[in-house]
Amino acid sequence: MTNGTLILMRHGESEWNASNQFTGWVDVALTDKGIGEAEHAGELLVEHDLLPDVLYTSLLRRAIVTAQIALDRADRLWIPVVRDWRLNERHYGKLQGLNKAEIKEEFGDEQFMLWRRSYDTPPPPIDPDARYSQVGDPRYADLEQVPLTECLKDVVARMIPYFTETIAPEIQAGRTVLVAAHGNSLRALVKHLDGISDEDIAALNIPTGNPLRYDLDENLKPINPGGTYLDPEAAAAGAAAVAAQGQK
Ligand SMILES: O=C(O)[C@@H](CO)OP(=O)(O)O
Repeated sequence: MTNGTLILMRHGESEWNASNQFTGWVDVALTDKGIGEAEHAGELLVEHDLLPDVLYTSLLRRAIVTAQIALDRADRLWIPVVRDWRLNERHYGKLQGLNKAEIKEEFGDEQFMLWRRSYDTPPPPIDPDARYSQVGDPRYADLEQVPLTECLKDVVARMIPYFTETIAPEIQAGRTVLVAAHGNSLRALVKHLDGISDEDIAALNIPTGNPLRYDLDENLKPINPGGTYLDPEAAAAGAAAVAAQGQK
């Protein structure tokens, strides 16, 4: 049987993307621009004849709503949906809610990049009682412990077993699988799929609201390494904009 197709989609622009705040597990809404990106993503799915058979999302509204809008455009609102915390954005610890440019100015470029893009340096943990902590949030009631911070390595540790055990069998069964998630949870998955080193993953940024198609062989190795953005021009500009966050 031929393998199906994997489509990765980062949510459209969120309110905190627009205001340049570290977001992580904070459940912020899409901006009007983000809604437009989600609509466009749905149109791209139709144009490329990539109609999803099943959707996986995080538990955060920016991914949930982006997928909902895109699937509505593609007339695929009826497909099965699975939501799981393992697809959530990386927990940004004490930085959640803080302004990226201000953190960069206060702590310097090197520390800022370590927290933002190093593989294994998490930001300081958030106080469990802090305003932007998720401790006590009912959607995570089944977790033994809600994270207080995460580095990309921690995201790989939760995301990749979930991909391998739950999502990959759907692809191997020939389905078109849409994963609607986040910049850093998708970086973890792309790192795994493309075999990117712990060092090189620092330079990889995922733009908002632009479906990224992966055709995988029977061993789940990409036939098109790096994937194929459905809107390549917007992807290049979008990735550069993410990389530049933190500038004033
Ligand atoms: O704030 C966040 O949660 C992420 C994604 O928006 O930011 P960054 O790209 O800086 O990791």
